[in-house]
Amino acid sequence: MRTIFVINPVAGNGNAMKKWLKFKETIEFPFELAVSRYSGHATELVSELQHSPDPVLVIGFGGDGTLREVIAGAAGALQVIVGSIAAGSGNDFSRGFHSFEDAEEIAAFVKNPVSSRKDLGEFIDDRPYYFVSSTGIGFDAEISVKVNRSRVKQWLNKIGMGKLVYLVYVIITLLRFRLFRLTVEQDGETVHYDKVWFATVCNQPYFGGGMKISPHSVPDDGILELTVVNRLSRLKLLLVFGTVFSGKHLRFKEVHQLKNSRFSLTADQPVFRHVDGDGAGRTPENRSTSYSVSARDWHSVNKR
Ligand SMILES: Nc1ncnc2c1ncn2[C@@H]1O[C@H](COP(=O)(O)OP(=O)(O)OP(=O)(O)O)[C@@H](O)[C@H]1O
Repeated sequence: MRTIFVINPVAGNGNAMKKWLKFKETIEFPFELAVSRYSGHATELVSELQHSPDPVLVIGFGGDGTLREVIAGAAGALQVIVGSIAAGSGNDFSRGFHSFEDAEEIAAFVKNPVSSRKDLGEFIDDRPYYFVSSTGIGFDAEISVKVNRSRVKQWLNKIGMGKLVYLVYVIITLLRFRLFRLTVEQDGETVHYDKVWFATVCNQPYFGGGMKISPHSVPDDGILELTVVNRLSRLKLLLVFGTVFSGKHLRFKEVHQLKNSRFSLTADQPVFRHVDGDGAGRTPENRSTSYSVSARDWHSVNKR
């Protein structure tokens, strides 16, 4: 079985490359290497394997964005199995799917590969977007977009205080966020939510670097879970966030969860959106977007 590592050198605030240089010294089997040079490049690189006659193991060496790009390129190809080495910042992929611990484990897998199919989430706005773990609109997306754009982030990372920038943007966004109205349509039924903080569509339980936002999500059941949080005071929102790590937030009456293979969401204003924690533009105003399970599934290394 061919084994290809796809490295995102900027993942983990630039630490993925350093991790790779150490990791490669421990590899004792033949492998190929592909380096992502720009956003979207990993999808292009992996798409070239769509017609490969031989089975291939592609290992995304990065974080959630890297794995989304790798999987978007691999989806639909039965002979391409996706694995990962967690080298990002949040690494929610490795909480919901299998992630290799070391080169020895990869060598054992290649001798006896066992894989299983998984769902891929998708929606179309100005172009198709994919998500492996989750996509969402609102408060959390606005924080991720602003943190990623922040110029002080890189500087703070250098002095080991990168997390501080998150805290600053959580406070700024908490004070300035404009609550929105959300309309959800599923199976011909329409529900309206007012004063919404955020809405997240999940394929697996974890988002935001270890928060168990959607405890009942299973990534191979053909179903997505939508979580909507609305009508909370700022203080209570922080309290709810505090309980998300344990999954106990579902007990709050302001947290709603729906299950379906397709949801149409309409926001009454442009709201920041993310896919697997990376900024993905803003929602169109008063126009619905349909979030669903893609017809193209993908094959994951099995958890042992
Ligand atoms: N060479 C590159 N230069 C700039 N950006 C890149 C490059 N290669 C890939 N990217 C982009 O980097 C983004 C961030 O990567 P990734 O999400 O894997 O790391 P992370 O944000 O540190 O981890 P996590 O999402 O787990 O917190 C990806 O969405 C991808 O589009």
